[in-house]
Amino acid sequence: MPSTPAKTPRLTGEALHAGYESRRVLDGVDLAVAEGQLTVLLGPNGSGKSTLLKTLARTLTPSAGRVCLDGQDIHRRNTREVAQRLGILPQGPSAPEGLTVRQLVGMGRFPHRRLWRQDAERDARAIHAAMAYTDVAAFAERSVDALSGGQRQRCWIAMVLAQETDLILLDEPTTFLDLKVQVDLLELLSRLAHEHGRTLLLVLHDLNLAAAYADRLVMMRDGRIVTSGTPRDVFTATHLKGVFDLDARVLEDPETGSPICVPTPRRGARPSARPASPTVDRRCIS
Ligand SMILES: Nc1ncnc2c1ncn2[C@@H]1O[C@H](COP(=O)(O)OP(=O)(O)OP(=O)(O)O)[C@@H](O)[C@H]1O
Repeated sequence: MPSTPAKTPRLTGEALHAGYESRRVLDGVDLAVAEGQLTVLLGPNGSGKSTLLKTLARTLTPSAGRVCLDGQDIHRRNTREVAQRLGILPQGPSAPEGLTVRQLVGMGRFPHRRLWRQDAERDARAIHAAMAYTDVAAFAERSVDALSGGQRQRCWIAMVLAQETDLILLDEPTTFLDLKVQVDLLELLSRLAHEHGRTLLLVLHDLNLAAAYADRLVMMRDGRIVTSGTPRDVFTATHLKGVFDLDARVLEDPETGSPICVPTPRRGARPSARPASPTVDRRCIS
């Protein structure tokens, strides 16, 4: 993958209100996406995570407030220029029938192409690197619609990586992936942030994976940000109850120190014959 970007991007949302026709979703969101870090947006279904991502990526225009990229209103900036800085993978993307993996990944190069100037060599290098990084090169010539859900998801991520943007926004990128592949993907995204200086903002539903890999967590509910900060700051039983209405204990991973959420089953939902507790040194931290 290419080295650290020369200039670190700065993406902020200021007092954002946004929604769909008569439906108001975002209700005064302020967010500065931490540069060169991996931030994960968490919240219950329908809390406005995708709406926030789309608004930050200027797919959706806010009804009030503004999104700034490097201090300038993103809606006043040239579309191609924004696409060279910011890549977004929406939820459940779909590819035209028969499109091969290589062609899909190549679509990530569109913002860098011009009618009168094309750098075929740089495009080929970026496509090759993105496919190698996401481990999809083996099926480069296969049709995207003939792949498994997990393989397809990796191809979409390769497309975003081929765009070579400093800012990467991914909406539920781990959907369809088995646990091992989810972990591999989060390690890859974490390396992009920490070794290559990219700024990543992801929506995830797995609380424990989010707490293990994120530098920062942002929790949303009802179109507002309830809390944000490091996983240890944000991942508390009080926030899990307040944001997700989830009864859970928060323990500490004895090796990494990351917080772990353990839902508390309600009476009657517990298995009747419980196995003996494993002798793991887990300390309750909240
Ligand atoms: N295109 C749309 N038109 C109208 N309403 C929409 C549209 N997209 C989303 N909504 C509504 O906006 C609200 C927020 O949706 P959004 O997709 O942002 O939530 P989310 O937190 O990403 O949810 P999930 O975790 O289920 O993906 C929901 O009530 C949803 O029904």
